[in-house]
Amino acid sequence: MSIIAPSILSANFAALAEEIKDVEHAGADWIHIDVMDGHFVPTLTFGPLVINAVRPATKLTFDVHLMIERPELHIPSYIAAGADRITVHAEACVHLHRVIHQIKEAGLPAGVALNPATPLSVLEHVLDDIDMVLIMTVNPGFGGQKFIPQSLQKLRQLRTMLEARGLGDMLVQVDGGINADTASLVTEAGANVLVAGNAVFNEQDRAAAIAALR
Ligand SMILES: O=C(CO)[C@@H](O)[C@H](O)COP(=O)(O)O
Ligand SMILES: [Fe+2]
Repeated sequence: MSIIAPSILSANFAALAEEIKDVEHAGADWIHIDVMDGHFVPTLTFGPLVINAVRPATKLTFDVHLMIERPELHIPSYIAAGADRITVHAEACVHLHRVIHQIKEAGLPAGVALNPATPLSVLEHVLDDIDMVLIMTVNPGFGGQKFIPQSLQKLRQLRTMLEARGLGDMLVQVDGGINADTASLVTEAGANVLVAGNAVFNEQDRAAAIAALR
C-alpha cells in the first residue's frame, strides 16, 4: 500500500491551514512541503515561518522537500518549524554524507532527491545511511508538469540496486506529474510514496482523488 503525500504547492496559499485539514480528512498520509529558494530552482515558495504557522493544522507527517542551495545552513530552522522528515537534493549538497548525518543526528529520517538527469550512482556510498530516495519524475521547480516516462526505468534500476543491497524496505518516493494513470506505472516500477499536487488539490472531490491514487 502506497503512502500518499499531497503537495501543498498546488493548494490555495491564502487558506493553507484549511487546505491541509481538508486533505487530511480526505485521507492523506503525509503533507508534502516544497521549499524552493529561487536559486536551486527558479521558483521561490516559503520558508520555516510559514511551515511553523501551519504546523498546528494537523498531526500528519510534514515531509519537507528542500529544493535549496546549502541546505545545511537551514536544516535546524526547518526542524524547529515542525518538519518531521527532510529530503535534500544530491545536486545541492557538496557534502551530501555530512548533510544526511546532520538530519539523522537531529533525530529525523533523511531522504535524498535526484533530478531526472542525475544518475543513481550518486547514491552508492550513502544508501545505507538514508531512509528514503526521492526520484524526481519532473524537473523540480513547478507543479503541474508532465511526468517524464524515462523515470520508470530509473525506478526499476533503483529497485534492483536496493534488493541487491538488502534494502528492499527502503521508502522510494516519486514527485511530479503523478496522477491516477501514472500512479499505477510508478508503483509497478517500485515506488511506494506518491507525491501529488495538482492531482489532489485541483480536484473538487479530494477524497476520490486520493483513493484513485491509492
Ligand atoms: O517538488 C515538486 C516540484 O518541484 C512537487 O512536489 C510538485 O508540487 C508536484 O506537483 P504535481 O506535478 O503533482 O502537480
Ligand atoms: Fe516536491
